[in-house]
Amino acid sequence: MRGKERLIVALDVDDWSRARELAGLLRGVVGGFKVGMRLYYRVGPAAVEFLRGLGREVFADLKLHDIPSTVAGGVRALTAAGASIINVHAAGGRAMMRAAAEAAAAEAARLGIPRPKVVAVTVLTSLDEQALREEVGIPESTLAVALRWALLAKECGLDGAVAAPLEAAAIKKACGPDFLLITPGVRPPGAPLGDQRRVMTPGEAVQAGADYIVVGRPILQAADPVRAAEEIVKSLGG
Ligand SMILES: O=C(O)c1cc(=O)[nH]c(=O)n1[C@@H]1O[C@H](COP(=O)(O)O)[C@@H](O)[C@H]1O
Repeated sequence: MRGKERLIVALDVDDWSRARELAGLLRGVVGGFKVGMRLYYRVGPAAVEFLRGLGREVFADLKLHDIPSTVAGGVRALTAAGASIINVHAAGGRAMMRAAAEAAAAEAARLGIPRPKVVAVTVLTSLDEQALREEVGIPESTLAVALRWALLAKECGLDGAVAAPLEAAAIKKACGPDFLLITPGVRPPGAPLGDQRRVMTPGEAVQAGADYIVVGRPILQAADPVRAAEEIVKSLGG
């Protein structure tokens, strides 16, 4: 995969016309767009449908986490809207992840469209070891938990995982080269971390095994978002 195809821009803005403007400017520079709760809760499936029309990857990042039948219904809706990647929380467990994988396959087959990839969110990149232990109540290291959840996702038939780049090498090694790895928590050298805690640069993330990197604020808040995206792509080898 070329560097350009690896970059997914998180369209974390409130304004739909700004999101469309950014997508139009960036469509030739990046591999895809991510619609998260910030935009989806305002615009709905129309956001996914519009971005799909640009011919790039569309990552519907709604981090589904509920009982299996409810998650299956959410996955069917996002599949019908045209998402090419959908995420669910690994913490929802085995039955929930299996239901998500089955729902994506069944709905895509019913509609005669390509099956979206379903990936598991592991340990949020905004958590550090201390928060995981003391606030969330999980006593293992972030690496151990991310690895355990990625392996569970694979066992449940999911296509990949979302994890911090710091965990990428271990997950790729354990889950194999075909297990898709998406890493947010990516910052170009010197960029503010914001609320991210477990971060690496774009080059380091890809070096560690990330198939896709997700970048939001370093591009969205740049004076020139196209230039910022181009710089990241350049750092990945073009
Ligand atoms: O699932 C995600 O995309 C996700 C998982 C995670 O652990 N951390 C994480 O930051 N994200 C998303 O990735 C994006 C990162 O944005 P920036 O921190 O602005 O680059 C945001 O849209 C987050 O919602």
